[in-house]
Amino acid sequence: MNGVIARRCLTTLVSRSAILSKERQAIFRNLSQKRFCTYFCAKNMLDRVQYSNDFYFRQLFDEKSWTYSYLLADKNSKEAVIIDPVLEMAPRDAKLVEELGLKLKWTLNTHCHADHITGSGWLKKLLPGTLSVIGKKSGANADRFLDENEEVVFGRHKIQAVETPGHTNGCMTFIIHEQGIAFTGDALLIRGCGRTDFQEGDPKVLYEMVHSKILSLPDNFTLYPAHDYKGVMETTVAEEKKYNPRLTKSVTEFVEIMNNLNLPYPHQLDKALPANRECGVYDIPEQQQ
Ligand SMILES: N[C@@H](CCC(=O)N[C@@H](CSS)C(=O)NCC(=O)O)C(=O)O
Repeated sequence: MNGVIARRCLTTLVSRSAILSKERQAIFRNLSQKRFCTYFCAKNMLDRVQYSNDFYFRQLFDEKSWTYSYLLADKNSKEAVIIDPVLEMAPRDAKLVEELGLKLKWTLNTHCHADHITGSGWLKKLLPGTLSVIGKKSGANADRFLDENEEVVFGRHKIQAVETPGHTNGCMTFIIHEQGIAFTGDALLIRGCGRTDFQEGDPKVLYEMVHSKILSLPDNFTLYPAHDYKGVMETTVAEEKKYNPRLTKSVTEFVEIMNNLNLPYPHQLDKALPANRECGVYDIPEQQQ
């Protein structure tokens, strides 16, 4: 779509319609013509929103639980956040934060994980001043609890937290509209989704939430999950809308699929849940070191 025409259409849409949230309207109004096009004019499956020059992004991996953590930072203020840190990786993550000259402000947990212990507690000890964050509905302990649409700020960047329950009641997806990215936790996995057979799981709720709050983002948004078991690192809204083998089905078919996954329970379940209700522990227990 031609950028000028696209902007004209959007101005009409924004002024006439209540369908865009106030935050999204403000973002659209403030985008330059070039960034407006990369944000809005996705032509095909290969288009992505580009990061702004002052945004730092790093994906990290824990091979024991197949978890992705994400280090994000404002390059000017040096304020940083880590999304879904893993306990055993806390020393690695703290070292990286220090090596890069960053100041860790928040550790954000998309939910109370059942398959690994969060690194929030240990990172707070390693990098004093760091605060842990989790959704209010998780029922877990933390320094800060997030409600629907609440923002977490680092430097000039803002993360919007939206509730995406269904895998657990407290699951949240973290969106950075300006950078065109969303961290989906276990709600949406690449060509998959979080299981719904324990921890308040509900396939109908998950289906509704993923469709209304994640797959309704612009097609050129990149999606970063908390796990991948096949070595794929990221996806996009466009890809998942076309190729997700579960979420492209009807809700009835989706519920049938989810109720018949028959997955074994995560092997760290019994120690992860109690520890994560306290937002992590402050060290690795000696016998595991
Ligand atoms: N084998 C792993 C656990 C694998 C698993 O159950 N993953 C969860 C997310 S962590 S609770 C999931 O939702 N999987 C969905 C799927 O379709 O695989 C372990 O033992 O830790």
